[in-house]
Amino acid sequence: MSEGLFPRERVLVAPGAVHVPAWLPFSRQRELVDACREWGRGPFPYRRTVLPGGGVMSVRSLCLGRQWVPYRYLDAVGVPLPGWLVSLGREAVAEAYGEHGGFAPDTALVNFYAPEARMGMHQDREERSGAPVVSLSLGDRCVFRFGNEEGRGRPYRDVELVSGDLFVFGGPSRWAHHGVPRVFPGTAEPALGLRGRLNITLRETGLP
Ligand SMILES: O=C(O)CCC(=O)C(=O)O
Ligand SMILES: [Fe+2]
Repeated sequence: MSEGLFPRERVLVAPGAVHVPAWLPFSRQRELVDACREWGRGPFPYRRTVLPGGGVMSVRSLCLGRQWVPYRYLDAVGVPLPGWLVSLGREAVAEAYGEHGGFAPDTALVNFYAPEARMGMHQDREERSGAPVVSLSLGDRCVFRFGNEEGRGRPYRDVELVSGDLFVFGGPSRWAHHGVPRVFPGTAEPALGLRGRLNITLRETGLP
C-alpha cells in the first residue's frame, strides 16, 4: 500500500461531515472489491443510469437492498443488503460520530467510475430519514466536492478520497450538495485488484 510521508488526518469538513482517511484495512478493502465484483455478476449488473431528461450517467451503478431509480426508491428489493455491510455501516457511523445512533441502512448504492466517469453536484434526497449517509471509497483516488444545502455552487470544499477512506455526512450536512468532479486513473494499488474507482454509499431510506 502506498503511504504518503505524513499520515492524513481526520477532518471535520463541515458540521456533521467527517472524513476519516484510511479507515478500512487493506484486507477489508480487498474483500469489498471482491464483493462488488460478485454483485455485478448477479441478476442486477452495473448499469449507467438514464436520467428523466434523457442524459446518461457516466458512472455505472447497482443497488443492494431497496432499489433506487432517478429520483425515487422502488418498493422492490433486488439483491439483498448483506448483514455484514449493515454492521460495517454502523461501525462507520460510530467511528465518525462516537456512537452509531441505531444506524440501520436498508439500501446501498455501489458506483463504479471508469477513468472518464464523474458525478455532478447533487443531493441525496430521496430518503425520508435524517440518518447520515456513509460513503466508502475503493481503488482510484478522486476529488470529492462537498458543498452546501442551497445549491450546486460555492461554497464547497474539495477533499481527496483515497482507497479505504470513510466519509460520513449527516446532521446539518445531510442535505448538502456533493459530487465527484475528477478521478485520478491508475492510482489504485495494483494488489487491490481493481482498475477504476468504486464507491459504496449506505443509507436509510426511512420508507415503509
Ligand atoms: O462516489 C462518491 O464518492 C459519491 C457517490 C454519491 O454521491 C452517490 O452515490 O450519491
Ligand atoms: Fe450522493
